[in-house]
Order: sequence, then structure tokens, then C-alpha cells
Amino acid sequence: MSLRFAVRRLYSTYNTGLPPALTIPDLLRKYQQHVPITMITAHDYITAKWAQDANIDIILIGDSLNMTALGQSSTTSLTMSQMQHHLKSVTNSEGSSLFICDMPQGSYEVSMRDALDNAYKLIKSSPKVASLKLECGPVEKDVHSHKVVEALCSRGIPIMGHIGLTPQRAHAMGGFKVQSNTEKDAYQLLDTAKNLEKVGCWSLLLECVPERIGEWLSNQVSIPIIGIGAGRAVDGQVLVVSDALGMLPGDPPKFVQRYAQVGDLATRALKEYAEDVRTRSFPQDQNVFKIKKDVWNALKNNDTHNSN
Ligand SMILES: Nc1nc(=O)c2c([nH]1)NC[C@@H]1CN(c3ccc(C(=O)N[C@@H](CCC(=O)O)C(=O)O)cc3)CN21
Ligand SMILES: CC(C)C(=O)C(=O)O
Ligand SMILES: [Mg+2]
Repeated sequence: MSLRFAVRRLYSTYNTGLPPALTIPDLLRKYQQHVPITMITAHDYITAKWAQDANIDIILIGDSLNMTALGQSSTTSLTMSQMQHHLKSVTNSEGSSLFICDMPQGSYEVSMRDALDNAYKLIKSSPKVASLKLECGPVEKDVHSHKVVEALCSRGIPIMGHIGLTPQRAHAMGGFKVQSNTEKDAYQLLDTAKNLEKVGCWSLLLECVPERIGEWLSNQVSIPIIGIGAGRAVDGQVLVVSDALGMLPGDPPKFVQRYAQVGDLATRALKEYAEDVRTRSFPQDQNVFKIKKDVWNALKNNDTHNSN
């Protein structure tokens, strides 16, 4: 073995037989080559494994898991420790996806010190987390979040800035509403996007704006914009995994495309299971463990002795 090869072996951390995970430069290359970036959320090992096996570029541990996996009515009650718990589950999945984690509401707003502390807590929950995502309000108003993003970027923590509809501010926005419906709002969003680019974000997430706003913004920034409900002209798309797979009942928002009805499939399967148990059709012969003949004979003989 040549010395150089030995050294390379020493420094290659994983030998899983799987292709190595995508890096941020890999994704920026896709952006430059106009290859759409694919992104989906995952809330646990199982959903992450599905995404990995589908070769999705980015897996987001999104705070929407509070509204899906945890059954709450908003993202705002999710805590740091709940996020860390799900982050560990998701990042146990092996494959080539790059992991991004949302910073929960309240984990970066209180002070710069808290923001840095919580950012490092998330990063230290798994070495596989490549980037964090922060919801940012308009740069004119939300000076603090923009400063936090700058502080994190300057420390070498890659940040995706989340703009447009920011669900952590849903109460202030009057609900989950389409954003940037006026010229003034559009310019405010442009200033916000440009500032996030300036302070070092490697990408933006744009949520719930008219398609033309997505197009207009992406022509004016030089970092990838991943859209959700932001139309077709952006550089990639993200959906919440339970929406895309139809894991929960109810109609999803307009911007969602359902690619499966996993919830219906699961409920039907579980009804069948329950029916099989009630009618004693399950377990069957192939599902049971066999005893050794001599052990069984001995037990039967003992029973005969006992009953005499
Ligand atoms: N399961 C799930 N999917 C999501 O996409 C998602 C979450 N949860 N939680 C956090 C946010 C909230 N999101 C949402 C949820 C609903 C609408 C919605 O119903 N919008 C209306 C338009 C409302 C209006 O502007 O009047 C729509 O018809 O799409 C939008 C974004 C997106 N995010
Ligand atoms: C924009 C999305 C998909 C998000 O932030 C989440 O799922 O939490
Ligand atoms: Mg989120």
C-alpha cells in the first residue's frame, strides 16, 4: 500500500459501500448547471431512509414535524430537545442526502449567545448535519435574526435563510397566508433576500409567494432558492414528507402534490391485521416457533404423570 493511499484510508471516515453524502459545493454546482435541487423533510429514521433510497438531494429536519409526527397545530411549540431527538433519528439513515436542520422558534431570537449556543447544540447532535435553516423576517424589522445569520455564517456554519411565509411567525402574519401580494412587500422581500445573501447564506428557502415573485427574486440573487409554494422558476423544490406521501388524512394546501396515499394504505393494512387476529387467521404456521420433539415428548409425559 502506498503511503498516500494509506493516508487517504486513514482520513476517510466512512466505508459504507454507499456513495458519499452530497456537499454544499455539489449542490451549488447543480445550481450553476441549472439542475433542479430536490428536497424533502423527514421526521425519523424511517422517512429519512425512504428519502435516501430515492436519492433526494437534501433531507430537512423541519420544525413542521411538530405538526406531523407530533400532532400539534403549529410549529411554534417545538423545543430544542425534541428537535435534537428527531435530528438523531433522521441522521442515522445512511445514503447520499445532505442534512439540514431547522432552528426551532425561540432558539435563536432571545440573544446572540443563546442563538450560537443552540446552533452548536444542533450541530453537535450529529456530525452529519451540514447546515441549519433559520426563519428570517424582513431585514428592516428583524435586525436580530439577520445578525444571527451573519454570526453563524462567519463562524463557518452554513445557513439556509427561510423567507416569505415564515410559520414560526404565523400569529403575527395572521395565519399560513400567501406572502408578497403588494409591490412594497415584494421590495421588502427582495431586500431581505439580498441581505441574507450578503451576510453569507449559501441558499434560501422561499415559502408561499406568487410564482412571479419566485421568478423575480431568483433573477436577482446568485444563491439557490428552494421553493415551497413558490412556483416553477426557483432552483429547487421542497415538500413536507407526510404531505407528499399522503401519510395523514385531510386535504393538503394547494402547492402540495400527493405522490402516494400511505395513510390509507396503512389503515387498510392494519384493519386487515386486526380482522386476522379476531378470526384467528393470524398467526399462521410459518409465523410460529417450533419446539424440539424430545422436549415436547418430555413435557407431555410429565403432564400424564401429574394428572395421574
Ligand atoms: N404538513 C405541513 N405541510 C407544510 O407545507 C407546512 C406545515 N405542515 N407546517 C408549516 C408550514 C405551514 N404551511 C402552510 C400550511 C397551509 C397553507 C395554506 O393553507 N395556504 C392556503 C392559502 C392561504 C391564503 O393565502 O389565504 C392555500 O390554499 O394553499 C400554506 C402553508 C407550510 N408548512
Ligand atoms: C419549508 C418547510 C418545508 C419547513 O420549514 C419545514 O418543514 O419545517
Ligand atoms: Mg420549518
